Amino acid sequence: MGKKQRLENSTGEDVVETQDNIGTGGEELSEDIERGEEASTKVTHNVVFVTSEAAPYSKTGGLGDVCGSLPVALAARGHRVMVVSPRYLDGGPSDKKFANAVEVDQQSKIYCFGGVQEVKFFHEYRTGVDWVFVDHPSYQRPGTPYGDIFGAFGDNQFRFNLLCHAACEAPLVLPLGGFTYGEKCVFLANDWHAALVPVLLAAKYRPYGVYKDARSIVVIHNLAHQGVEPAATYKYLGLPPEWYKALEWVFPTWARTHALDTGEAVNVLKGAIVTADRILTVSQGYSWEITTPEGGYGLHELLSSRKAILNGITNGIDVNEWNPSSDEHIASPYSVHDLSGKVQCKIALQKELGLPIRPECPLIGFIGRLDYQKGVDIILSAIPELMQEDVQFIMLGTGEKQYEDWMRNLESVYKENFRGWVGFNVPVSHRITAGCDILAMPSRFEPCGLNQLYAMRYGTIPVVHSTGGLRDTVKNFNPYSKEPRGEGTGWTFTPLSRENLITALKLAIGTYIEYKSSWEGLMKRGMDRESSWDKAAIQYEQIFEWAFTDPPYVG
Ligand SMILES: Nc1ncnc2c1ncn2[C@@H]1O[C@H](COP(=O)(O)OP(=O)(O)O[C@H]2O[C@H](CO)[C@@H](O)[C@H](O)[C@H]2O)[C@@H](O)[C@H]1O
Repeated sequence: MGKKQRLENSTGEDVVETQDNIGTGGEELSEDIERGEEASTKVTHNVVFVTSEAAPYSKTGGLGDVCGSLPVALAARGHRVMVVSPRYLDGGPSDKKFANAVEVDQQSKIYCFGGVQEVKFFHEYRTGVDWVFVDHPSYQRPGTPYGDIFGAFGDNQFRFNLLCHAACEAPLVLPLGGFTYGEKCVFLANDWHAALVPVLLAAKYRPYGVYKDARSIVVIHNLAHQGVEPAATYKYLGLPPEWYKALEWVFPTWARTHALDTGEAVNVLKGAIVTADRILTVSQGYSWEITTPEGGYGLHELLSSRKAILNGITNGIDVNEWNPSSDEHIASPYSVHDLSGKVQCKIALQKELGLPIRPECPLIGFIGRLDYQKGVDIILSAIPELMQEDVQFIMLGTGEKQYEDWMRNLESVYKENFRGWVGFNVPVSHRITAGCDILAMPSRFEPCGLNQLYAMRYGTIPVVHSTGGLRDTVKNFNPYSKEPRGEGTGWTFTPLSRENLITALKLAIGTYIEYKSSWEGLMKRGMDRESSWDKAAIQYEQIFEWAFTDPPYVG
């Protein structure tokens, strides 16, 4: 591709042309895609991600992965992309991740929580993206972005409120690469931590003529967390009093705690669902589930009423970071053309974890947050029966203390075939993904799920509860298809129960042992599956187009 040049077209839209094609006329994006041309987007946008985590700077789960890799994919397609997240410093080695971000000579004063807060901005331009870090003392403390050994931080509403205010200022005030992003941008507000952004645009900026040409999209990665606080918190959020209704939230009678509890609260994510120009979830399946009473966490009626602007786009993955042929964390590289390295990865993993080195023994893995969403309780209750089989099982995760204790306990009971690694360790997660034969994901709900995508790319067969993004991405194995080695990329089961999980895992184990050729077919189909961000990035562009076609939300 030739050198890029930034121009403005007659309607004021930002346009990127390449030296190779300046003056050749504007072919439609769709035609470019059909011709398979690389990154030849013509109409581009200023895109501002607002997120509580972005890998590699901060990551506690899938949100960090997505906000670390989708911006890069959009930037590669010609958009100007900024990611705004906190500059978390805990005094440990992870502070080094922010070492290349330099302070921008531009402070902002933010009026909220009864006072004025000064925030600084740090900036690193990397992989085509402006990574902007909001600096404030409340982001400098030991623990994860959200809490420490004593639980969630008590001032999270304040910390993320600050992030949203700062993120709204960033495009207006930061001269990144010499130029501000300006008012015509599209904000992607990810999960409840960033959900005040659409509300601020509607309530604080647009009434004064600012951000009239901007659009906001709330991206829901997990509806279970909504940022709900007592109603009295509202006056601290830095919003005009007349906008209370947008965030108003009343708990149903059964959820109230005492006779005098009126159930009145504020719900930040609800505010975003009311005020955003578009709503996105991370798979199509999940975008439907959240409109049902079972999946809507109390917001299904509101979401149903906003169906016209609600879409789902299945996450992609960072195919460079998760590539078995070049992964620096694993013992031996392998690919769909030469699978021989995978067994070396398995042996190395068994060695690392002190399991008997038995390459022929089916090795099952689980990676994830240890909480109710992930169905950890179902796995742990299935372990005693599974341990009757000749299998090995590895779990990596942190989360609820009861599950961590349970994992440690099982390890002491099943010394020969169970390992529970309590901790958050990205290199180990790569080695488990590469070394296992099977990945178990009995999630109760799963907006998209990334581990099953990583597993398939590494020839590790997912066994999943058929829900949300898991149902959308894993195709159930069919040994009787016309194809000689069957069809499908894993096993899906429903409804979620201990028995169904065990049955599906036993089917997988049986196939692994008895039908080597079918197993290889499963591995290869998974490894060949397209999972890069390319397709999703094009779908995001479509959503941007729709957002700009409609007038902005003005209340
Ligand atoms: N102990 C540990 N050590 C190392 N790495 C660990 C780990 N525990 C988890 N991880 C990593 O964290 C990520 C988890 O991603 P998921 O998408 O599976 O779930 P999560 O619920 O966090 O994300 C939410 O957002 C994402 C992104 O949209 C949705 O896919 C998902 O359904 C939704 O619940 C993976 O990269 C995984 O390897």
